[in-house]
Amino acid sequence: MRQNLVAGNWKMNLTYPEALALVEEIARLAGYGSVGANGLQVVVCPPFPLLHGVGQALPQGGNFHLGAQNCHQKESGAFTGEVSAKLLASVGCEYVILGHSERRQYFGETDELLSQKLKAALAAGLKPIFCVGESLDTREADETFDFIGKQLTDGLFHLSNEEFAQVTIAYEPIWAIGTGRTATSAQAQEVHAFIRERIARAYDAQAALDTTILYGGSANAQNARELFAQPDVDGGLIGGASLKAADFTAIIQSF
Ligand SMILES: O=C[C@H](O)COP(=O)(O)O
Repeated sequence: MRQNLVAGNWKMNLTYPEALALVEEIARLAGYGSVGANGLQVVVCPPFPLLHGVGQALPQGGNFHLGAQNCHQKESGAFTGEVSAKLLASVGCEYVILGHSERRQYFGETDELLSQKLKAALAAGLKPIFCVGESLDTREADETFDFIGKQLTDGLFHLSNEEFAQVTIAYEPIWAIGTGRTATSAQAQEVHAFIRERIARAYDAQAALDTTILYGGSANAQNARELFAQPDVDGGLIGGASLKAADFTAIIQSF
């Protein structure tokens, strides 16, 4: 179901004590009882070792949810150092980020592999947040739509209607991630509308309307309100600004 959603991707940051202090401060600043008043869902995605503890520390029974940043494609087995979707679900995760550009770039994750990870996540009852986004070279070559269309087709559109209904999409232009160079609200809206149109083609118009599509890439307390006001932008996948309670809370309160 389409919903307003802000997810914080902590990446490989914060120790356990720092994480607990951050969650406590976000809950205090956000006045979390009112966070759900406009239907906003908030997801925090810590590194693996912090998941269980952060999940316990999150405000319970409300609109705060726990997410992971990755999972393995197999359910269990001899895969030293890896973490399965089933394990994530067992410590309280509801969401998992898949296909982040850092995973694609530094860990060689392909659309083929991501297809398998999506299936594994869905089988474990997790809701995937599937990332797409172009490099600066691709944008400057005027190939953004072809590139993202291919990521959607190869990575995502193999899912059944029922499976796809569990997926949130995050548009993250690589040139905007961690660079301080945010996509303009018009650039974000243009790509989000394109993604929605491709969903309508692959599934149907209702599926396109029902899909939550987030923007990610140097979103912050200053630009979130304008980005989230775009008709096809349903929220954000926030990196750097999710590590500071005041900034993340201001982003949450931008709706
Ligand atoms: O997953 C989050 C994105 O990579 C955005 O990161 P950023 O907000 O630090 O640019």
